[in-house]
Amino acid sequence: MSALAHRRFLKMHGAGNAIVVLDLRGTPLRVSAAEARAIAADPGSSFDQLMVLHDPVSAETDAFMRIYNTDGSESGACGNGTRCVAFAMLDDPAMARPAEGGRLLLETSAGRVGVRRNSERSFTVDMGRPHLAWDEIPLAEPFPDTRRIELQIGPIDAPVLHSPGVVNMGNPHAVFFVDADPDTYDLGRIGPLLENHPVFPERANISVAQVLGREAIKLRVWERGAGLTLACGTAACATVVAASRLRMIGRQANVSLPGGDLFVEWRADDHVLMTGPVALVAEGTFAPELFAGIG
Ligand SMILES: N[C@@H](CCC[C@H](N)C(=O)O)C(=O)O
Repeated sequence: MSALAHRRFLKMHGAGNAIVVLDLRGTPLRVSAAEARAIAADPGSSFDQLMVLHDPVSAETDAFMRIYNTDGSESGACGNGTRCVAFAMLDDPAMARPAEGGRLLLETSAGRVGVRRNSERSFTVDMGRPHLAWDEIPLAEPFPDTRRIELQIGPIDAPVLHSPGVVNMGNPHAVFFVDADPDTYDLGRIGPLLENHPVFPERANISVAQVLGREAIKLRVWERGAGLTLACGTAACATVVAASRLRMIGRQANVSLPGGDLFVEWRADDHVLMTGPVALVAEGTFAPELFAGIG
């Protein structure tokens, strides 16, 4: 039987991004890709991202997070999930509460992220610095200018989407800026083709963005390993960085996603700050049958 059987989890969302938080601090347990897929497949615990808390790796941090997509793959960053984790660590009565004053320092395979609470259900995450060099995205071949790379989909003389900006926010993003409403693009069909394009050796999150004004962007996202989601925090950050690099906006914007709004600021010190809401949906425990057949 899986050691995850009967473990308690929280079902949450951040601006509509479905998040499950699982606390494995104080245990040596680690979620396998097969276990993550099994948890995602059950309607009671389905998620876009599974955020798993582990004991801190670095002395001054509050916890280490592993982030799983629905296909069992792992990501170095998840903006919406990080806000949910902060809420859980600060407010959930069954979780150890390491922080005073509503601030946390969390760590992932991609680095550290700081979180501060603004109000009961609003948090700001310091997502760190964007990485912009072609080999940091990473891309499969050198592109000296990552503000727009040569990539298109659709007929060669009339591409549906072309020339995305690429940004790594702890995970790889390609942002296609369009004039039309992002809702008019068949992202469910185009997304997986671009996610798995050979130019992205680690795949990529694919965004379609419409700049509505100097501080307003409409965004839809096909997430690597998870598909269409109602919101993606790192995509919102990557979009503000990519739009700012192209002088389409200043250094901050409200990003409207199907599930809600996120406010993103690319500070002068190069850190990207993302502010948004969290919601607690339910709590549950994993039924042992969920993991049947997983060795
Ligand atoms: N929804 C997340 C991003 C999750 C990770 C992504 N699918 C990846 O594999 O990089 C967010 O809110 O940032």
